[in-house]
Amino acid sequence: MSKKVAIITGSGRGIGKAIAERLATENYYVAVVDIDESSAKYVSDSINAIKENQAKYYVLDVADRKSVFDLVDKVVADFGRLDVFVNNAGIAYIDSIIDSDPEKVERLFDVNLKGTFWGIQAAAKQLKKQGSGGRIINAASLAAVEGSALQGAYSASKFAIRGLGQSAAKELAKYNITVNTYDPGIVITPLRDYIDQRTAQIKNTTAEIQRQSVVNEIALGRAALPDDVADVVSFLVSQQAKYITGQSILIDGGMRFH
Ligand SMILES: NC(=O)C1=CN([C@@H]2O[C@H](COP(=O)(O)OP(=O)(O)OC[C@H]3O[C@@H](n4cnc5c(N)ncnc54)[C@H](O)[C@@H]3O)[C@@H](O)[C@H]2O)C=CC1
Ligand SMILES: CC(=O)C(C)=O
Repeated sequence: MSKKVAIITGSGRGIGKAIAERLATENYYVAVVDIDESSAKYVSDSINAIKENQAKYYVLDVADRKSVFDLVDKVVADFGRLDVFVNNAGIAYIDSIIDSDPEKVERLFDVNLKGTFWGIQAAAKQLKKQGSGGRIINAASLAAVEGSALQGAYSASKFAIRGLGQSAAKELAKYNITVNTYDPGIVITPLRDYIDQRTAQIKNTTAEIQRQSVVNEIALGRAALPDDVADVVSFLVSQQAKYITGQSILIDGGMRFH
């Protein structure tokens, strides 16, 4: 079997970690990318403990375009090629639109939207050069399907990622590069903990009550685990998904239906 190489941003913990570990079990060489060095190293080391030299970690801020382009060059130098780029890194900022702090809003767009833009751009240039197609997968959200109160900036960034993914799918199809988006609902990770804590603070309730109120909306009756999202990314990078592009797939246990 020929060598397959995947870059997963924000894979030091949460959903990205589950994706990196899953792709490693599917024989991908994985680039574990995170702004936090210790978590990226931890995930890379744990993958290498199972199969030597299958992972490497890279520390960078996806908001920095040059770092993202350098990342692709380094990964190609280290592993020889690129097949899959998962733009998973993202941050949340919870506040009313009236009270939103401009610096936090700018940072959120820099990471979520521009970071994804640079990731698509850098990956597409490399995949086009290789001439053998590829897969680009982006993290959007349930918040990319319906806006929620207190999530104005976050939701806007995620709607934009879906639009960006559709444009990229149209532009890159001629190179046999597919571009798809995953839209998780409520996934148990530190990011979701922050959302529930901060939302509860503003609403003057508890994080537990806030969490339960969103879980009550889930038809399947439970919040997602990061592996539930990794299952879908595993499908999107598989041969079985070769004819799917420009789509965004809700992984929300049945919260919104469309
Ligand atoms: N947890 C959830 O319920 C949902 C999450 N998502 C999206 O899924 C993605 C992953 O979310 P989680 O795993 O929950 O988040 P998380 O906060 O648990 O993990 C995100 C990882 O990305 C890294 N990161 C953050 N900013 C970065 C940057 N500028 N450059 C490089 N790495 C950076 C963090 O250090 C962290 O390791 C995000 O895009 C998020 O918006 C979407 C819908 C629901
Ligand atoms: C974090 C996030 O995107 C949701 C919908 O909770």
